[in-house]
Amino acid sequence: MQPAVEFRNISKAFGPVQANVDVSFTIAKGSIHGVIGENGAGKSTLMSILYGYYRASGGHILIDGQQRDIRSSHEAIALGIGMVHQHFMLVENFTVLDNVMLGTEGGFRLGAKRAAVEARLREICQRYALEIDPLAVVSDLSVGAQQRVEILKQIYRSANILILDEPTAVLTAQETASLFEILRTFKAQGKTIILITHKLGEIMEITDQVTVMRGGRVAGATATAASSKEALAGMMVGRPIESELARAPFAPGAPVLEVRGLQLDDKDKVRRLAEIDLTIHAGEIVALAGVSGNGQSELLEILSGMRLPSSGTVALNGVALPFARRRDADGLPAQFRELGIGHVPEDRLRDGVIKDFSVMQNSVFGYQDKVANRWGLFDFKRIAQRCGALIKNFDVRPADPDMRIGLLSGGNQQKVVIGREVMAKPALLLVGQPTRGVDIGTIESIHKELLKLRDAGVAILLVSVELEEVRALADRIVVMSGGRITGGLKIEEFDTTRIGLLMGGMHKK
Ligand SMILES: Nc1ncnc2c1ncn2[C@@H]1O[C@H](COP(=O)(O)OP(=O)(O)OP(=O)(O)O)[C@@H](O)[C@H]1O
Repeated sequence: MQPAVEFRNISKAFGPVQANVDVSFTIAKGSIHGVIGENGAGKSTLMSILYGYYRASGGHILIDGQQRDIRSSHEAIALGIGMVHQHFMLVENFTVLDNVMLGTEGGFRLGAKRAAVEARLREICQRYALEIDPLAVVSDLSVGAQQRVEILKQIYRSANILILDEPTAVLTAQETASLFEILRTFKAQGKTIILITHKLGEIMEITDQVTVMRGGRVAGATATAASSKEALAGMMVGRPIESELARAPFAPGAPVLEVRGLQLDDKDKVRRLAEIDLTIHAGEIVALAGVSGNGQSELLEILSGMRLPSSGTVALNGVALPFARRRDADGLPAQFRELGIGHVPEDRLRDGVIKDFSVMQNSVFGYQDKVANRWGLFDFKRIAQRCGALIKNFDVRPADPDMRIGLLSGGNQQKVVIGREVMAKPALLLVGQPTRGVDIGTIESIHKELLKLRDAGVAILLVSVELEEVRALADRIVVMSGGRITGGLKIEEFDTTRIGLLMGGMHKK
């Protein structure tokens, strides 16, 4: 049978960076094909070429056996190629129906046409078990449902080849399971899926074939059934990965963070956080587990000074944080940083970096006064040294301090943010989803850095939806559901079923 996609000697350079070098492989029709590789290996670039965002500098692409010059995403769509991005491309205050019609239909408010499209959407939703109401407003939908809207859009546009770029990074385990069901149905119809993911468990579970990329090139390829997680990890990183990190014994010090009776009501008077009591000691990592959207983000926002609580107190090393009598949070994040609270935000693109600034500028973002000389001016030599050390310790690629950070691959941007916060030696470090979108080699080094900080006496609050990550790092697990803490357990008591029940809000009264 003709392959669905054939890459022949694709190369792509961005200035001096060779993002793709002579990439050749084929994707069988009716298969699920995994593409894996370290951060910056060139996966997204290759997919962007297939989807018509970028022009290759060399080589060509065959779709269904025919050489095609894909010059825009319109041309890709016309060839039956669909893409589900990491950041959804939906208009939030529109309905699902309007979102689907937008860009595909001329007058998308025409009554008769709308009814026909709606009927077709209902039919697709049923066939693929998408569980989406075409008339729902997108902003009311969960992240998982919004992703299914993106898939619905592609199916409606008759995509035969669906590209998914790290689709499960933002999903819960349950949402991932239903996404995989949808993908299996898609495949059963003879359609083709290209799946980019850092999660090797997912590769083993759902793909038929895997291509491994490293340094812009194809580093290996295998039938999934003939491989293993360990073998794939080795091919990806070029060295064995430690499956379990050694941890020093738990030796907590004095309380660093003391949260008492914290409440948060949003502007619509909806209670987002209720009666939060939490203590974290020096040298302790506490993981906040739970399905996202249950108050974890709000708690991190308050503790990092981005948002004011409605009531309650927070003390750092015995001193109350200056929330009282404030009308807004202006300037608070900077003040909290001064006091020794580091923060790796969950949404690094929104809150963690300034995309148009260089890696060097971003490496001191928020810590400008630490790199000033005695006249209060920037000490550029110090900034350069610090940035050089960050790039080296956290293996940021390419190792170019002057590159605009927005041009780094997602995982490499994350390394800069984590490196910046770790190197500031905080008393308390707040970390939201530290390894989202990060490759396994880098996960290992980020985990090592966090454990090193813990051993040096830093108190760490980790928010993570990855239970494996929680297990690898936490001394204690606190579960949140519906804005409340529903329970806590020591790491020795780690038990996914119990955590699952607590996540669902089940707890002993
Ligand atoms: N528009 C651009 N300008 C300059 N360099 C770029 C651009 N887009 C990507 N790059 C570089 O090309 C290389 C490949 O990046 P790409 O995003 O394809 O990697 P990736 O494998 O998808 O990584 P990740 O897993 O982190 O998403 C990286 O070194 C990146 O910095």
